[in-house]
Amino acid sequence: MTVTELPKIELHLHHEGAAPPAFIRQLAHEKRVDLSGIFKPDGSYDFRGFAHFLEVYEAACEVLKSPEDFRRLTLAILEESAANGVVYSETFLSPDFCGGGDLHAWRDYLNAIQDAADEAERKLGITLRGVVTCVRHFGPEQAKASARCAAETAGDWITGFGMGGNEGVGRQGDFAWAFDCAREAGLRLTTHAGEFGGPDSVREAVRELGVERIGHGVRAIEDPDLVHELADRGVTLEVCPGSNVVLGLYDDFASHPIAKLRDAGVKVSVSTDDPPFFHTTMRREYEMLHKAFGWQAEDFAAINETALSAAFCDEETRARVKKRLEKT
Ligand SMILES: O=c1[nH]cnc2c1ncn2[C@@H]1O[C@H](CO)[C@@H](O)[C@H]1O
Repeated sequence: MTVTELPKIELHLHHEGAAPPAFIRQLAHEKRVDLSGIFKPDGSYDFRGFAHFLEVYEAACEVLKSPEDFRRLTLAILEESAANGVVYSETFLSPDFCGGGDLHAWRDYLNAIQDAADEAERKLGITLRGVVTCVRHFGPEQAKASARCAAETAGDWITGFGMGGNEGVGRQGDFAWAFDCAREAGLRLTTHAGEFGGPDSVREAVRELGVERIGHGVRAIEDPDLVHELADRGVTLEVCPGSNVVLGLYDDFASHPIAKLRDAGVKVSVSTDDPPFFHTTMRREYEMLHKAFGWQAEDFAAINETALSAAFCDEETRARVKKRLEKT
């Protein structure tokens, strides 16, 4: 079996960022919204650099306006993930894009998303769990509204809380209220750090927000003491190499620090982030890592084990997914 065929666990996937461009174009057509500016002539998303990527992302979200849109989106995402061998996935869901932070609306969106997830689990054997995510550049007040939505719907499906968005805006600690609120509701925590922010952003995330996972975190490699701290604390990094290469953090897979982090004892997992934006899939990530570092099936099996241990699902679900990993 080639490494690309292995069953996979994905922990870092932005729900809207996983929307196939054809799906967004179709919604734009149905709703008579002109989104032609965000697509290249070949139909893919068109952006230059991180700030512009965030703008295009939010423009695409303009046509995702109802629970039904999110039901269809969820099915489209899970079909694609399942086709790539993913057996368990966590996606970042933002109340900001699902009702604007209103709890009543959020519940409607969530019901539709969960309906689609149940259907995909029955038909495709893929399990989805949701991590409610606030958007850093929308500011701490909006983040509080997201955290309240998360806390009200925390349970065996919404299992985590996190933060994405522009790391250049504010400090991690500015969002402490939202993270405390989520923690008190029993949610597990992750945040984006060490992607565009340097090692200090990772330190802040771990120490000030008390997260157990970090989205990206790869720039920790610039500080050996921090690498030790992450290994000692057992923090799991949700690493998205293909995304980092497209956004210009590293020239290519071979120069990406994932292998060095792993060799230093840091727990690493592999994800796609916003796959259609970054022209990637889980299969491609595995293939590129295999080519760059010679990783074999046993290396990917270990990575999937790490990812499953760090997954925010309950133990019954973890045991069920473990069987799917072992089947092959
Ligand atoms: O690669 C990324 N780095 C940082 N933030 C991101 C990335 N992809 C998406 N988002 C951010 O996450 C929010 C909700 O999921 C999106 O609004 C976007 O701002």
